[in-house]
Amino acid sequence: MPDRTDPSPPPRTELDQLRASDRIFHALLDNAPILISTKDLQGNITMANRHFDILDGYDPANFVGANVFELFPREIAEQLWRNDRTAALEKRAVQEEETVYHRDKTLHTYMTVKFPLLDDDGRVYATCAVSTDITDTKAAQFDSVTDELTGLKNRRYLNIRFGEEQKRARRDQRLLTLLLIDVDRFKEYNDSYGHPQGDQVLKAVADAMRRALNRPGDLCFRIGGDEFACLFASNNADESQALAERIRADVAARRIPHRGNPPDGHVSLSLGLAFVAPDATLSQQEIYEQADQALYRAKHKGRNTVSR
Ligand SMILES: Nc1nc2c(ncn2[C@@H]2O[C@H](COP(=O)(O)OP(=O)(O)OP(=O)(O)O)[C@@H](O)[C@H]2O)c(=O)[nH]1
Repeated sequence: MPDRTDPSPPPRTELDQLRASDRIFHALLDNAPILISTKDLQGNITMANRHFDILDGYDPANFVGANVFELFPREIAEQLWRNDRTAALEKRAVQEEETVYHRDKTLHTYMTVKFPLLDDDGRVYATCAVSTDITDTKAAQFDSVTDELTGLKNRRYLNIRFGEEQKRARRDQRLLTLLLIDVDRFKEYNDSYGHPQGDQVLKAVADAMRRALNRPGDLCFRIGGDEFACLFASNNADESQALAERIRADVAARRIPHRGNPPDGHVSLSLGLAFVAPDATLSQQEIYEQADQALYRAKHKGRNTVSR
């Protein structure tokens, strides 16, 4: 009769343990919703997990064993290979965004980290790439700082960028300008012409802002209903005022009828400027208040005006 009272399982051998961890490793590779692959030091793919199935043009029969330069167009392969080489040569992790098409022909952005694999002597023999799809996260980030109607950045983004722009202007010894813009008697415009038509006016204002402020580093925002702002660096206050004047003149020249906006009877803007000298130590709140007061003066001067 076998002894059924002995509770201890047979001792596990080293091989059993290796098999167990190998099973876990393969289950992870097969089920992880991320791309995991390895390459040798010549750029040949030595392993790719099941998730690669999601990529457009992926053929499992011809992927492992092929070289990156056979699999991807030259400039993409060069970019991929450059990161592998940096990871191998500098023995460190390299992180970069990459864009690829999925099988359903949608474009996706991945954050890829590449790192070297070391042998027992600490020598690099391969590189490993792990890529996570960040498309939705990037879209959510974009949406959270973008005004849907005009495509300009929103007030939240102005608050994020203000400090950075102040530092940059100080470094470059330039004058930082905050320009506030408000559509004149916009409530009456909506009342007369309707909200959808009002939306078209807001889009026209955004268009005029983009045309006037089109240098890299110029930032345009819609910060409220009919309130807009620009943040940009210039050489002096007159140059900033000339840019504000260009926005005012652009909208005026569109001759958009607005019967509730005397004396001209067309859509117009009031604009207020505030400046931050490179050595000034004003808070964002103080600068905003200065620009707001200038805007108030423009309204009181009869609107369709730039004040500072
Ligand atoms: N069409 C449209 N109107 C909006 C939007 N957001 C806010 N508004 C309207 O914009 C108007 C803003 O008007 P106010 O700030 O009171 O001032 P105003 O009529 O422009 O008068 P002044 O600034 O003194 O020239 C309000 O009637 C809001 O309803 C929007 O997204 N689309």
